[in-house]
Amino acid sequence: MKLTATQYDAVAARAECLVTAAEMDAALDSMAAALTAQLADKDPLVLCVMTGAVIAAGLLLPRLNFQLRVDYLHASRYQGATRGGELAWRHRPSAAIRGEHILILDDILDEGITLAQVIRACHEDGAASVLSAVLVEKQRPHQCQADVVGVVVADRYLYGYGLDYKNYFRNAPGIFAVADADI
Ligand SMILES: O=P(O)(O)OC[C@H]1O[C@H](OP(=O)(O)OP(=O)(O)O)[C@H](O)[C@@H]1O
Ligand code: HPA
Repeated sequence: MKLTATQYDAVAARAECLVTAAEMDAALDSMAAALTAQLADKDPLVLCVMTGAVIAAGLLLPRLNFQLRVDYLHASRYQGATRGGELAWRHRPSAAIRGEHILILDDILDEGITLAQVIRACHEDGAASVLSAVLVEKQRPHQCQADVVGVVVADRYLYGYGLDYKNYFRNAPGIFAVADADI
C-alpha cells in the first residue's frame, strides 16, 4: 500500500534518529577493515540479501579494495510489515555457491531467522566457508550471530540504510526508530 505525502511526512517527523550518516560512515570503514583482514586473500563471492542489502552493498563494496565477485539472493520474511513471518525464497543461487568462500551481506540482524537460514542454505549448497556482515544489529536475542557488525541499536522498529517502513524510507540517510504510534 502506498503512503500519501502527508502520511510519509508525519512518519518522518515522529521518527527518532538513532545513528547519523556520519556515524554510519565510520561504521562502514570499520566493517571494511574487518572484512579486508578476513577475506582479502580468499577471492570471495559476496551475496547481497535483497532487497535490504542494496544500500549496504553500494556503500561497503567500494571500500573493499581486493579481488571479489558479487551476486545476490532474495529471501524475505517481513514484506512491508513490521513483524516477520516465514522466510520466502525468491532467488537462491545454489549452483554459484559450490566451493566458494561466501560473504553474506545484509542490512540488519533482528531475530536472526533470515541470517540463520541463509547461512544454512549456503552450507547445504556446498560453500567452502561462510562469513556474514550486517550494517545494524538489534539489542535482543538472535538465532545466530553475524561475524561483522556495523552498529548495535535499541530493539525498536527501524528504517534507513536499506531498512524499510511499509516499503518506504530505505533511502533515509541515517538509522531511524519509528514512533510507537506508527507501528
Ligand atoms: O533477523 P530477522 O528478524 O530475520 O530480520 C532480518 C531480515 O529482515 C529484513 O528483510 P525483509 O524480510 O524485510 O525483506 P527486505 O530485505 O526485502 O526488506 C532484513 O533485510 C533482513 O534480511
Ligand atoms: O526494524 C526493522 N526495520 C525494517 N526491516 C526490518 N527487518 C527486520 N527488522 C527490521
